[in-house]
Order: sequence, then structure tokens, then C-alpha cells
Amino acid sequence: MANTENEWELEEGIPQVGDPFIQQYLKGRDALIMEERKRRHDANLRKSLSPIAARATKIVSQIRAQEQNELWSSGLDEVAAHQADEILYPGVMFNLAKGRMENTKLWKIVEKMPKGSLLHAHMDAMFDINFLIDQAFSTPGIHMLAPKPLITAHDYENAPVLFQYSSQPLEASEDKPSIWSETYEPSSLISIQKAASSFPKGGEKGFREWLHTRCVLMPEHSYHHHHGVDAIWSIFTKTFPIVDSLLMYEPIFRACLHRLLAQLAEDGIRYVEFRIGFVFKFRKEGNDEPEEDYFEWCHVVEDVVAQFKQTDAGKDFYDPRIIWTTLRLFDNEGIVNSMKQCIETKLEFPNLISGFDLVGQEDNGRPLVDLVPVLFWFRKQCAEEEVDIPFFFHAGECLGDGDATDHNLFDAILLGTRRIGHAFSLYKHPLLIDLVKEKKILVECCPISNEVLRLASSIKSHPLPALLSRGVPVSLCNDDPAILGHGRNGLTHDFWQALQGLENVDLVGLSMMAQNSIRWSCYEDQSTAEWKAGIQNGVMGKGLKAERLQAFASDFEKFCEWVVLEFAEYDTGDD
Ligand SMILES: O=c1[nH]cnc2c1ncn2[C@@H]1O[C@H](CO)[C@@H](O)[C@H]1O
Repeated sequence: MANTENEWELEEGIPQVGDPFIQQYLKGRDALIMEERKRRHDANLRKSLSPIAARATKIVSQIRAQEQNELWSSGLDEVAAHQADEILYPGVMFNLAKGRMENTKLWKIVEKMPKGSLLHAHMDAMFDINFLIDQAFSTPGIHMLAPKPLITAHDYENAPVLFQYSSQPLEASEDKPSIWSETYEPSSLISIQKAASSFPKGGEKGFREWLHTRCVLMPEHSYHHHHGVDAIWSIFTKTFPIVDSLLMYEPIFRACLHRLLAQLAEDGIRYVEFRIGFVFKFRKEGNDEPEEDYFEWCHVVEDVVAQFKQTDAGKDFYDPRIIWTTLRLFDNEGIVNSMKQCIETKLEFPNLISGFDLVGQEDNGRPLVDLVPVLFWFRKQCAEEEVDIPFFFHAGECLGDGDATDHNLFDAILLGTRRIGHAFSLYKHPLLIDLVKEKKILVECCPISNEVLRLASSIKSHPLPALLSRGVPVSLCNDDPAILGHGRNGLTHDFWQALQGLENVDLVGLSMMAQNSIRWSCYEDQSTAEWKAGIQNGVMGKGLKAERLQAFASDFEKFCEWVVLEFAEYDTGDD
């Protein structure tokens, strides 16, 4: 067959691959590809791989290729595949891939990989909702309230509801009309037990299911990309008050935080910088009155961390820190009040508070340029109080090209942000890309969040590779795993998506991003000069950061040894 083809081609005068000038073309082509690779984020790391890491990388890429061929094609014929909505290909949307993804060899590998630090995660969006609901039922005194009764289907889906601790006896709820009745007295407290047993759609079981749907984005929400970003944000933002109101009672918060830290450690993460919007009210155990400030909340965080570090799972975990966040849609007064609280809390808990940011939908909130006066005020105030609270701004989490949200990137950089949250629109800014590299700013990239919140419909259409190819430092983050539908804490899903969906991202690429997460961790207060030196010197530097990079290097080497042993059948030996 090949011969006949060949003969035909020769007769026609078609040059053959072996011909010297075609070979020369191919050599030039390879050289161009290699030349471009030198600009990639992981080019240097690739040159300095240990032999075992090089072998593990090849093995992982082999497994990826095999799974792409065997697992990520449905085996159904075209019509059946369409009917079953099972059209599988590498890079298929997160929620459609999730179940299958968690049963792959690639998953087993990524799960085991040491992942460094988690730098972009909203703490209140990280607690497994079913666990939270269990806690609400098992903790004495949890009550439900709503500004108006929930009657219509629309109310069930949208109306605000909250939870609150109260010392009032259970019987106090007994004779009151429940939340689901026209005669419910607005904002009166009904015990969660009564609210659940009187739930018209299936009692406690139905109540638990309903509550769960009010606290997470369902897969269908993420599929409907044509509904746009604002529509999903409107559902997304309604989840937070419910979750926060449950979470911000001391006994529940303690149980949830301890469990969360254990899950992160289990996933190979050794440090986390939590963002949390300080707009909730925190109640200490048994207190009807909420705290006025966040000192008690900070005490609890420190206490739970200390307890966790006593456990076997927590012994290698580094002390987490908190990026203080406020909402970008607040007016100046609201933002300044939060800034004052931030400084007050920093003075009291210097080791806990690491930075400042503004959260909430960027398109729907105030752009950074509007906030320049208050941000300058904050800087001055910090200087007067002799505290260092660097910025870690969200910016460019949008589809805009040249609109106000897109322009947040300019301000984030000009205002000296140390990292940028999302920077989804950065790939459209050649000058800013150069600046980000020059100023050593890291992009906290959250690929699954961007998919679910409808900025990209798949990892394949995500701007991550556009940044990596230009040598922008990136770390992968999970943003809001409990609400977005990751179904578990950790970075395995986001790492897996990048590895499986992007041919250019292999084990070296993942390792680079994990190392970056350590280099850009704000483990301790540092002046700008110290911070930059720490990043610049990396593993060769002195101090905490260098030590932790060394620890990662040794963990990663052990992990590579495991890959080589565990998947020996894929090992084709050294080059
Ligand atoms: O991806 C995000 N971009 C901006 N804000 C966010 C994102 N995820 C959560 N929040 C915001 O953070 C607060 C909870 O800590 C919530 O206000 C939520 O809207």
C-alpha cells in the first residue's frame, strides 16, 4: 500500500519526507519551536531537571497521551453520544469531566503531587456544604430567619435566608408559624429543627437538599454559558450570606476550619493564604450578641491552626495567613471603615493578616481607579501606624477588552500589587505582560472558577497558556471550591485540568507553578525590597522562603521516585 502511494507520489513529483530539503525544513521548524519554548515560564526549570524528575515527566506525558485516546472519547456512536450528552474529548468542560477525571491514572498522580501553596481561595467558599449543614443540625441553638416568608417557587430559589445562633429554648419556636407559612413573622428565629421538619417539600430530607442547592452552583448553571457572566454571579453572590451566617458561629467554624486544613494538607498543600470578606458577624459559643470586631475570630483561627499542627496530618503545615478583603461595591465610607478594622486587626494579629484586597464581581463593583483616593489614604494610614499591609488585588476577572474592569489591571500594577487575582484579561495587554514580568508579579490563576463563572467554556479556551508561553509567573488556585462544585478541597482538580487539557503543560509545568506558589507566598511581613529579593533568589536565597523551596524540591523528588516506581510500565528509560 505504502509503496503504491509512494510510486504515485513519485510519479507526480511530490517530494518525500526523507528528501534533504524537506529534512532541512523540518529541522528549521524544530529549531523555531525550540526557540519559542525558551520564552516559556518553565524553560529554566526544564534545563535543570534531575534524572528522576525527567523520567517521571516522560511517564506522566505517556499516561496523559494514553488516557486522551482511551478515556476521553466516548466509544459511543455519534448519535448516541449526542443523546447521552456524553461527547468526550480532552479538555471537556469541568463539570462534565469531573466524575471520569477522578478515576484516571493522571488523577492519582496529580493527587499525590506536592503542590506548594494555595494563594487564591475565599475561605467562606471552601467548606464542604453537606458537612456545614450537618454541623448546623448537630450544634445546639442554630436558628433560621428570613426577611419575608418563603412561599413561591421563586422564593425558594432566590429569597434571602440566614442562620443565627440563639440561646432561646427550642420550645420557643414550637408555636410560631414557620418560615414556609404566610403568617411567618419576618426575621423571627425558628429553630433549624422546626424549619426542617415543617419544610413543605419533604421535611428534613427535602430541607437539607434544598439548602444545599441554595449554597452551591449546580452543574447546569455552569453549562449555560449563553446566559452570561452577570446571570451566574447573581446566583453565586446569593450563596455567601447563607454560608457565612452558618459558618460564623464559633463551634461550627472551629469544626469546619480544622477539617478544611486537614483536607488541604492531604492534597499536598502546605500553606494557604485565605481571603475572606469581613462583612459577617461572628458569634462566640453561647453568645447571642455578635462580636463587634474580628479579634475573637482571629483568636479562633490561631487556636484551630495550633491544634491542627499538633496532629500528624498538620505537623508539616505552615501557619496560614489571611488577606483582609472588603467588598468593591461598598461606598468610600464602607471601604474606609473596613480598612480601619483591617489595620486594627493587623496591629493585634500581625502574624495572621498578610495583605488587603477587594472582592465581589468586578464588572459590577467599583473599578480600582475609583478607589485610588481611599487606597492612598490606606497606604498613609498604614505608614502612620507602622504596619505593612501589601495589596493582593483581584483584577481583570472579566471578558472586557478595554472596559473599566479590564483596566483594573493597569491600576493593580501601578498600585504595587504583589500578585494579581485572576488577571483573566491580561493576555490582551502586551505592555502589561512585560510589566508583570519585570515587576515580579504573580498571576493567581483559577481555571475551574473561570469556567464555572462563564469566562471560558473549557480549559482549552482559557488564557492560561497564553500567559505561560510568554513567561508570566503563574500559580494555580481553586478560588471557591465548595460553591463552584469541585466537591472537595485542594488543587488536584485545577492541576489536573491544566495537565490534561494543555499539551504544553506537563509535570515540569505543574512543578514550576507549584514552586511559584511558594516563591510568591507571603509567609511573613517583608519590605518590598525583601519581598523582591526573596522571589529573585528563590531556592538560593536565605530565610524562610528558600527553606520552604528546598523542602518542596525534596518532596517533589520523592514524588517523582514514586511515579517512576508506581508506573514503571510506562518508563521508556533515559534519553
Ligand atoms: O472569583 C471571585 N472574584 C471576586 N470575588 C469573589 C470571587 N469568589 C468569591 N468572591 C467574593 O468573595 C467574598 C467571599 O469571601 C464574596 O463576597 C464573594 O462574592
